[in-house]
Amino acid sequence: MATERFHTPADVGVPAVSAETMRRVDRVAVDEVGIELRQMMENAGRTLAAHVFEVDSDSALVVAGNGGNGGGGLACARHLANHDVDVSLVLDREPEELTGAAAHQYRILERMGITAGVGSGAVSGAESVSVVVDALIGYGLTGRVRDPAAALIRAVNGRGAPVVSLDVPSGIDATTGDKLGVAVDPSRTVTLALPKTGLRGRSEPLFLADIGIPRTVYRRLDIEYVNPFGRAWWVKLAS
Ligand SMILES: NC(=O)C1=CN([C@@H]2O[C@H](COP(=O)(O)OP(=O)(O)OC[C@H]3O[C@@H](n4cnc5c(N)ncnc54)[C@H](O)[C@@H]3O)[C@@H](O)[C@H]2O)[C@H](O)CC1
Ligand SMILES: [K+]
Repeated sequence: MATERFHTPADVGVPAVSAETMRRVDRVAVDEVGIELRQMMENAGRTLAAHVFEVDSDSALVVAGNGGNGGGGLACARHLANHDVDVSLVLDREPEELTGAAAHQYRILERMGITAGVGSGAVSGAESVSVVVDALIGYGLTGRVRDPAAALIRAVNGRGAPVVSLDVPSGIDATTGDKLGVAVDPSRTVTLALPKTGLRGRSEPLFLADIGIPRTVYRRLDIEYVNPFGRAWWVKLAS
């Protein structure tokens, strides 16, 4: 099967990958090349913050889950706060239940004096939200969206504020593009490293963020890759 490609404004073709292939890319980057997950996450969070600035920079609500997607959102929350954005935070679980990279990122925010609300009521009740960051679920979605994430997604859509989704709109299967029950309806999506096949044909603008993965990673996996970014840190993509 021919590789599906997205295109940059300069007409560079970028291969689209499934969640499974993206996971392999991450694994090679970490295990064979020695790039730590937190390094990639820092780049993701910073670029995501830059996109929030482009949409509106007064006040942001970051909605985060407990995986790599949530970790990137929490890193973004830190960058936003450092740049004087009024940030509020909502998690899909109690902070004590966070694990791994998401727990690490959250602990830093706590020390900065930023603490999270939990659940859909905290999304609906948050005051002055000019933009929402959707970092609930990325390519790690497994099956139909369950509560509390499902209720959080409905509450995010119900706010009517512009939404910037990280990697994949939460609730959309990264590989197939299927809506697994309920999904965030973003005003833009910022996907990481390579576009996911499930993002093809979506109506919101799609951006690809450079999270620092060198081309040797793609070469090791026989993924045909030409630098799509030029000298920039992100690029718009068309499918
Ligand atoms: N190279 C890269 O692209 C990098 C991507 N990163 C980000 O990491 C995520 C993938 O991380 P992972 O931990 O594998 O999974 P997610 O965060 O996407 O999902 C886990 C999260 O979602 C909840 N969840 C999963 N399925 C369901 C469901 N059916 N119902 C309800 N909730 C669900 C689960 O409980 C967790 O909270 C990728 O998308 C990128 O954003 C890395 O940060 C850097 C490298
Ligand atoms: K997301």
